[in-house]
Amino acid sequence: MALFRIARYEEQENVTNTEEQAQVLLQRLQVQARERQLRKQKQQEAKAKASPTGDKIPGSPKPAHPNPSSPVPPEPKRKAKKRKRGDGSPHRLEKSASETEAESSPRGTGSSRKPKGKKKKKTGKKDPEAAAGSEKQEKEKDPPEASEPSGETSESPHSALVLGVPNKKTLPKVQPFLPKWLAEPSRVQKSVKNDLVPIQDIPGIHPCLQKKLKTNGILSYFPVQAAVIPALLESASHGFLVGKGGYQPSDICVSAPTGSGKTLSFVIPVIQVLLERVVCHIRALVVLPTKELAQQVSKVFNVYADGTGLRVAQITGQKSLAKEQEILVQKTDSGYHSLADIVVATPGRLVDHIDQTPGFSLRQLRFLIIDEADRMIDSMHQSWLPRVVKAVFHGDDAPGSSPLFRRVEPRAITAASTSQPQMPLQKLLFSATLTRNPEKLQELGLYQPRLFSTGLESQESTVQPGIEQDVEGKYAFPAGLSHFYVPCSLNSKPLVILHLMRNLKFSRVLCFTNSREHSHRLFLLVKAFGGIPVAEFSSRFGPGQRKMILKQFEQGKIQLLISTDATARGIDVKGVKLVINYDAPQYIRTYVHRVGRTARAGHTGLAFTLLLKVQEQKFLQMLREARAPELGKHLVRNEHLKSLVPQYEEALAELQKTIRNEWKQKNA
Ligand SMILES: Nc1ncnc2c1ncn2[C@@H]1O[C@H](COP(=O)(O)OP(=O)(O)OP(=O)(O)O)[C@@H](O)[C@H]1O
Repeated sequence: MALFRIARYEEQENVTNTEEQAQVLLQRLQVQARERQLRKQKQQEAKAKASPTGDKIPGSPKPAHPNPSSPVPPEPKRKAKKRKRGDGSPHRLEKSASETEAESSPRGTGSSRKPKGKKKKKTGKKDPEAAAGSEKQEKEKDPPEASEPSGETSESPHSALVLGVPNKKTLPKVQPFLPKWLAEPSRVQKSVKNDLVPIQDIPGIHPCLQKKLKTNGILSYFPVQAAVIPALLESASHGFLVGKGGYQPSDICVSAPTGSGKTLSFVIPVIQVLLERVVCHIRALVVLPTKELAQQVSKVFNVYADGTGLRVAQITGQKSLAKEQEILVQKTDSGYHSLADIVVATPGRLVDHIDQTPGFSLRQLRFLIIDEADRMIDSMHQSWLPRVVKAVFHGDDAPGSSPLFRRVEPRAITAASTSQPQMPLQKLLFSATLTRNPEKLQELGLYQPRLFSTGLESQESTVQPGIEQDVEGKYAFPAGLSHFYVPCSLNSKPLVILHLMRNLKFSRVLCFTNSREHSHRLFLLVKAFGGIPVAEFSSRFGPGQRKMILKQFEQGKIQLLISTDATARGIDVKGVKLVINYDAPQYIRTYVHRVGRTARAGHTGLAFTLLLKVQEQKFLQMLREARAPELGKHLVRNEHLKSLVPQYEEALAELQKTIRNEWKQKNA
């Protein structure tokens, strides 16, 4: 950014050149012109006579460096110096373009050029913004290219007086591009209903796992499972060691809609690969953003690991650190022994155990699974990933591990690096809204990644990384989702919720607000209104209470669950037929995850978003840009709400009382 600014200031300064500077520059140009003329005269005497100015013969090629005595270094060197600054990123490319634009401007460069050794005089007239460019920056600037033998510099000196005129010359824009693996993903079929693959059609799955799948009502694989399971099994076909030909297996990224079965697409192959293990070590680590999600995923692992001898541990902070340590590590006379093969964790607690649990070793970790990966990238400021990678490659050796199987971070492949058996660390990323921003993904240090994506038609070709662009891109929505917006006023919003609940009579409705205060008030209001089994879910409650609320919702004891975005991601509650956005979400990613709590696993579902007049345009635009399926408009007539008003007003009075009491209690 700083470099970009310098270029801008440079241009600003160009515009504010003083007469004195112009004079100095003019003299310089004249000297150069004369020198050029002399040289050319010597070389082409006949032609020099024909050209009275001696500056330029029309059509003659540009000399590589017109003035050997010029203080400006030869062109190739200067260019090399500039290239050094570039970092190769698409951003950088864009900045370079603007810099180049400023620098290659014949007039601009001419005006910004200062005679070497002379300091630019400060004048009272100096543009304040130009003044912001520090003197140091000015000194560090590459010498401008006034001496470059372009047509302009070789014109008569008078033309050089048109200094500071903004450069109109347009340069070809540098097109940012996506890396091939992001631009050309392995396509995953979209339809969870039509593109099913029978369980027996995917070879290599242990009969006991197949039996379990059937017992749990899974007779066919969903498309994402049919694509990812074989790829993972293939990458681990040599057991825990490196893949075919000694190559480290590719990391795998999966972008598929909400409710499309991403969880089983890693649970099944991971259990399949670990089935053969002899000694218990942590071989698979799943990291998720919330306790609830970690609970859900470890439940699925437990179902399929049951009876296999594999042990699953959940470390989310729901229990005390000491209690969690008991299920992770055992101390014996021969040292510490792992009690878990698969660990499901939230990032904070994981780091606690890396730091504080004696014997907690990730030296034998084979799979690192990052679920809700885009959200986990957002939480990278916690630096949990570098800690995990460090614990894998540089941690203390686990007891019983063979020194033969050294772990080395991925690097250039050489004969030496492939000659030793090695255990790779394979990263697996999953999300319904996986970012396509290469810079964000870079933070994960992926090794030759491979992307599986349901995506939209021609999605990848339109996504362009850049500084300001929304590369979060377009996401696939579940096919069974029908979504509508409901225009309403601020005052009628609660009435609309009550109307929808009364009319649609769904047994499990999830309603999202943008803050826990909103959730709490709406909950109190609906409760005071009566007739609807309602509960709220937010960080107001501890993990134990939240677990209980979700359980009751799943059991159908709660008809309306009013929640913050704490339940927006990953939560899989069967039978949620309706999602209501009481507060419109600000970001498309949030919308995708919220409405994705319904229409899961090939089922149908409804979503309503309540919109105030002022929100409509922006929201509709956001969905259009995301190429979401067509959003319907659902009108709720005033006469439908009128009948609710008397009861509603009583509920409002009740709400006021409750809030006053709560406030008193809080301040007592
Ligand atoms: N092959 C299958 N057949 C039938 N049901 C399945 C199959 N695979 C998964 N399911 C069910 O589909 C539901 C959604 O699965 P899952 O939670 O893994 O979705 P997801 O893609 O991870 O969604 P999200 O992005 O919201 O986290 C679960 O209830 C799961 O049991």
